[in-house]
Amino acid sequence: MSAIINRPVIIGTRDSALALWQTNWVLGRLKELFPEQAFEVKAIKTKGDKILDVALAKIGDKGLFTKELEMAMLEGEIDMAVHSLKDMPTTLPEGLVIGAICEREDCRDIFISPTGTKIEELPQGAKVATSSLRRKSQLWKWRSDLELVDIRGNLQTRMRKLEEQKLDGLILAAAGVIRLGWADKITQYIPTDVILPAVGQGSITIEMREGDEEIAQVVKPLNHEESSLTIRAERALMRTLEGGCQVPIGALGSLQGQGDNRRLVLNGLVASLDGQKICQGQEEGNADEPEQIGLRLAERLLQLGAREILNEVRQESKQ
Ligand SMILES: NCc1[nH]cc(CCC(=O)O)c1CC(=O)O
Repeated sequence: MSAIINRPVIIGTRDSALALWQTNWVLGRLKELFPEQAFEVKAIKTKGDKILDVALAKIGDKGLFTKELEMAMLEGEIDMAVHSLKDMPTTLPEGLVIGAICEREDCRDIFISPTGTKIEELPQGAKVATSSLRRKSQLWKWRSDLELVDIRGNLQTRMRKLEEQKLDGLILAAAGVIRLGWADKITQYIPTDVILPAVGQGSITIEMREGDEEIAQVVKPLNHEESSLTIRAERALMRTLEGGCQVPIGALGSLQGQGDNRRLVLNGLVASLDGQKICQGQEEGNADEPEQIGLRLAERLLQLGAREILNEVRQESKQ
């Protein structure tokens, strides 16, 4: 394919090492697909990159890692933005759409221990770092004796704090660790039936202006069908459940079978903010209607106890 846009296409990104890695990966694929097309990368700092000392759950601001990039896109400063899909709110600003959901990397959470000790072998009261309520609640269910400590910052900062603060371990997403070339530091891949990953975990996504047909043509070939179908179901679940407030949600879709009979199986979970209650379920349906499956699972979880959890979260956030 030859050049299709008569000017450089500007790709926006955060400036963290992981974001830059992901953007370079996207750039590499685009250059392969469109060797004649000029591309430029523009790095922009987001609020989430500037506030480093507060747990994300406390800031409670959706779009912490995306807002500045979205403004730049709406103002025409950049043509697309590369994000970790996990950090993207389920509702996008007016005028922006997801142009592609790229092939998912390993979606699991992982455990890194400086001594190589697995979670089940840790001594009572061991200190494990994660700020994610989703991870905390599921870890508590498994090992209620652990001391879970908050940790923030980009991946490099967290790895440094692991040593400096003499922690027994750290939970992270496999995808980021693998992308930064630290797979050999991983002590344990946590099975998804022990810790259900975050919605969209491990997938890179490209956001763009709605109706920008030129950019849509450039971006579309990066869409990965299986990742896209499963993550659309996960995001529909999340969109229905959160309804304007942040709750710990885990979800993972998978495809089964082939052709017209392909099924999409979606697992999901909602946890209370204190991690004491977890409400879990599964729903499946035809893979062609991922949003309906997400919606149905949300309704089922609400019946199974998620409604109580959400009401408590709303009460707490009012205080
Ligand atoms: N919330 C931060 C964040 N956003 C995306 C990743 C890793 C890559 C991914 O999961 O797609 C991470 C780090 C982590 O949770 O360990």
